[in-house]
Amino acid sequence: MIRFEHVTKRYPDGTTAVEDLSFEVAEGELVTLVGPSGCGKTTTMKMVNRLIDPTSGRILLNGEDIATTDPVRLRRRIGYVIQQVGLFPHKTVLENTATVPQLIGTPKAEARARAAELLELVGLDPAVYGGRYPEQLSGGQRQRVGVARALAADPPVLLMDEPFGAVDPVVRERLQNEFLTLQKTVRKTILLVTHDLEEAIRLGDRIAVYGSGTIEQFDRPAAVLAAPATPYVASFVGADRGLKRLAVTTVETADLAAAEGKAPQAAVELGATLREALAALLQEDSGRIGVTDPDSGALIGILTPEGVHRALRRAHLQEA
Ligand SMILES: Nc1ncnc2c1ncn2[C@@H]1O[C@H](COP(=O)(O)OP(=O)(O)OP(=O)(O)O)[C@@H](O)[C@H]1O
Repeated sequence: MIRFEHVTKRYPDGTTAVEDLSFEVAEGELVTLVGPSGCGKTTTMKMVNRLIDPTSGRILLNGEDIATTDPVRLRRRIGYVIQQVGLFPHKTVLENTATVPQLIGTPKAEARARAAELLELVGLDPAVYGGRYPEQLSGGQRQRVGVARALAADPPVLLMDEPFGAVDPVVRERLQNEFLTLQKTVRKTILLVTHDLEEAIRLGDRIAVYGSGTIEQFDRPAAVLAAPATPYVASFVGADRGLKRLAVTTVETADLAAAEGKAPQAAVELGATLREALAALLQEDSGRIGVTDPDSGALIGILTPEGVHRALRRAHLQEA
């Protein structure tokens, strides 16, 4: 869906923001870009909707080189959500949400009906909030309007730059949860920038860990946590609670797939920590291990990296 091929961006003052980036985001996938300030995340994202053009390399959207696509047409297919939200202060919540459909010629009544639907979808009752102005909303509510507005034109792709950065940690976690639920329904292809590893792990189907201008590792969250590709990633990940969570989260029945076909060689007991389970998984070329009943030793189910991912998400929700 989105493909970066050897993309480099040098700013006129000589700063190399990103160097030789190559990666791909599949349709319906949510990829988080995570790394410290100044590592090139925002530059990466802004090249997708041509707010910034690369110095060299190509970016393809659905196989089409975006350098040859008219930026205005391109941006209609790409929703953009930024930290400061950027709502129009003199427009109501409903008008803000209906902005893009109206711009592209959707009749007003239809655009407003769609906007009301989207507000509902992000958890804001249009009858209560539709007529308010942005300053009459909390930070979290504004953020949701920003998401609703980005979805209004039903773009296949969403770019989100620190979308939950401006709200306090409690609201932030709630928004993240709502957003994951929403994504299950809308299944957009999403690039989401964050400097917060927790957020990256929690939201991403895969995460791209940035060093300085390059991606050090691009993989599923559980894989990055279990096997950091470079010392830099190890220190970035290690500085976080994520790894520690592996040691305190246990494998539960809900994390398992049905035990069909040939039983895997390696197994752990139900109730083992994720760290133990990952250690076993890494020994298994098949990428699956058995989980057994601690009393009878009977095989209960199969654990895959996706199961570990689910367990991590669950652990995070329980901590919240
Ligand atoms: N217009 C510009 N001119 C020159 N250098 C720039 C410009 N915009 C960004 N940079 C530099 O490019 C590098 C990458 O910036 P970018 O904004 O992509 O980083 P980031 O990872 O998104 O950081 P943050 O998390 O702080 O937003 C930084 O060193 C930054 O100073």
